[in-house]
Amino acid sequence: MIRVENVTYGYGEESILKDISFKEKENGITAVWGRNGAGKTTLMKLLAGHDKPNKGIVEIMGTAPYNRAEVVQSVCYMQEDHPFSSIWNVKDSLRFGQYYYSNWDMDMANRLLKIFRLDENKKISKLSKGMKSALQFIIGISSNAKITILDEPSNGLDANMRKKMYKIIRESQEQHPRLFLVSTHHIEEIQQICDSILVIHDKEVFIHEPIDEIRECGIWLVGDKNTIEKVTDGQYVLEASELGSRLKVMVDVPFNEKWKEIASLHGLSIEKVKLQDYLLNKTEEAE
Ligand SMILES: Nc1ncnc2c1ncn2[C@@H]1O[C@H](COP(=O)(O)OP(=O)(O)OP(=O)(O)O)[C@@H](O)[C@H]1O
Repeated sequence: MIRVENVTYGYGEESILKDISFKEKENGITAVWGRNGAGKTTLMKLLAGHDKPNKGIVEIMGTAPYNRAEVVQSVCYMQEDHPFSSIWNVKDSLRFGQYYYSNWDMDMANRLLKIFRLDENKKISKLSKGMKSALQFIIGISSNAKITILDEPSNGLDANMRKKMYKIIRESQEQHPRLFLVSTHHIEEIQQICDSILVIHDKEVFIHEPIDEIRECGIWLVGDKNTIEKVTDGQYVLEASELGSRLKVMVDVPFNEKWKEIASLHGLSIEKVKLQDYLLNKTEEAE
């Protein structure tokens, strides 16, 4: 569905993405994660055909999307702070969605307006940040586009609304199987509904894996300093803090039976690292 091969892109001299390659072959939900300014939006714009790579190939269902209206029809890209017309109200934006996307579902759009408590007669320019995010999200879901790209859809939404949003993405993906790419800083929350994760770091695709694999990565060990140093010898320690004679370390190994046994044998406490903390440390380590 998506092919990105040796793509380099920069707004000026300096490249933001350098020689990146990845494929998305199947329907599902992929979380796109990266530190601020890593290049998530830049990548999404290339996929949506808004920009053209300086080098390399971007293909959506076998065709380069840049300036190709027929390809862009299969891609709904809801960018952060989408530029709606200043004279439109909420209903106008839904009418536009209906006109633009051939698989548009107006019943779904109306149902979602109620869930997110959006007044269809309200001017978009008068919506709060969270309400505008909700509207963009509603358009993304109702488009039923084969590739639906949501850039920071939860921007400005409270925890309750974010929870609703994740549930709706999963249900929509199951009812209308397609590929969702969702960029987010709330990786801990969204990982529960994702099939895979794509991490952009240091201008590259740093991680692109099924979420189940990455979810198991990283353990916290706490206990006697000398014992911890012995059992973690030769392993990647991502973070360490001393608590008197005790040590707390984050180790880049899977939270599996082997490590649970090692911990129990040496009287150490063991815990799974949160995905967000693991990724923060991994991208720090690679800096
Ligand atoms: N139109 C532009 N002109 C020049 N530089 C830009 C432009 N848009 C983005 N950049 C730069 O490109 C880099 C990547 O930005 P991008 O918005 O893709 O990152 P991001 O991962 O989406 O960040 P965030 O999580 O903060 O939204 C940043 O250094 C940013 O300043």
